[in-house]
Amino acid sequence: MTTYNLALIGFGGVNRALAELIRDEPRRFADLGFELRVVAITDLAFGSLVQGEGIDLAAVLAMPRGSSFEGLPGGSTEARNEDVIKNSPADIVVEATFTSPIDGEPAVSHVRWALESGKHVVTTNKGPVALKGQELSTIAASNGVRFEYEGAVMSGTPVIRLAHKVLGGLELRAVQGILNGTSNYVLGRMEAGLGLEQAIAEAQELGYAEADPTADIGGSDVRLKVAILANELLGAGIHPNDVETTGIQDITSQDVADALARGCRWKLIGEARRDADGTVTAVVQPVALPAGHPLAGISGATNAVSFTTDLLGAVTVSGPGAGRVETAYALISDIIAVDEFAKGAVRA
Ligand SMILES: NC(=O)C1=CN([C@@H]2O[C@H](COP(=O)(O)OP(=O)(O)OC[C@H]3O[C@@H](n4cnc5c(N)ncnc54)[C@H](OP(=O)(O)O)[C@@H]3O)[C@@H](O)[C@H]2O)C=CC1
Ligand SMILES: N[C@@H](CC=O)C(=O)O
Repeated sequence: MTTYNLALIGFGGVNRALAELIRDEPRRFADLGFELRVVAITDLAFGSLVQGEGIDLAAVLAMPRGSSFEGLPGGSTEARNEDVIKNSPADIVVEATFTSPIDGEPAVSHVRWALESGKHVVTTNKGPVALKGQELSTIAASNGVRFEYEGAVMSGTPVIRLAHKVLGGLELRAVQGILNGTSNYVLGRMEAGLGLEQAIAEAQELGYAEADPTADIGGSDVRLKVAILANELLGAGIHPNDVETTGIQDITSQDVADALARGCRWKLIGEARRDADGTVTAVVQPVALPAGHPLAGISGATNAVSFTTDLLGAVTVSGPGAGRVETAYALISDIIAVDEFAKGAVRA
């Protein structure tokens, strides 16, 4: 049985859900042919903890937010990310911190430090992928490690790997979808009569929203995801700033009610399309979809993406687009990809 040592960078909703799965379900991983051992954790609130023999996850998960790793063997109050990423005995760095939509930091640096130290990276963080994806993949390849980021788009629902591996023989012409769980949840709750602020508060409580929910409501989260899909699947080479973006912040309860009365539902739609001249254009905007549209029935934090292909026409995938456990599963699928690579099942 292979054992992978993990360093968890960020100990918020997603990485705590992963730690809970590792604590509670070793059998799930044993069935996959490996064991996961967390040897380091860093977090702005808790500080840093490095224990090469494996951290007692039950103990750290029981620590209330506001307490500190200081006082534990290998613990300190400070989030010593660079030192932990470079020097802890981790094989895989699990990056689940904050993302700045402007420069992707601090996550870009976290990923770069790990890859340059010869450690695999699995991440749910969109910033590094959308803003520096090509550069980081090149660093990974030259260091003989993997940079995996399935959860950067649509949480645990397979999109990126599915499109690369299973749809790889098709020509993809466009991608269009509902790519933000929070805004879709919020629009649904507004249909049920809630105000915008109250609906956002619910989405935060459920673990769907970004640390700054204006990224969800204002469209910048979807802008990053559309840029990732355009670059990964349509070979676009675009920057998120190239994606014309309008969020749902100006959609009022009255707009929602009026649309419902017309048999329509407001949805925040992200789209990237290859034009006849070969250029790729991408846009994020709210659209009042008629009830018969395939995306109109996608409710709650569920997301859906439709690929326009040459041989199959439209291929649509839907599933959870946000949520702590759902997103932790994306990290597990990335670790499976690392394991396949390490065992030689997949060539770099
Ligand atoms: N939740 C979801 O449904 C999904 C999330 N994602 C992405 O996954 C990542 C994690 O999400 P989630 O767990 O929900 O977010 P949380 O805000 O719950 O957790 C992030 C954690 O990282 C900590 N943190 C922030 N900056 C740093 C830093 N520089 N060094 C160390 N720790 C840091 C935060 O501390 P503090 O709170 O003190 O700032 C917090 O504890 C995000 O990038 C998000 O966009 C992707 C898909 C779905
Ligand atoms: N805040 C995001 C989480 C996943 O990326 C969302 O609501 O979709």
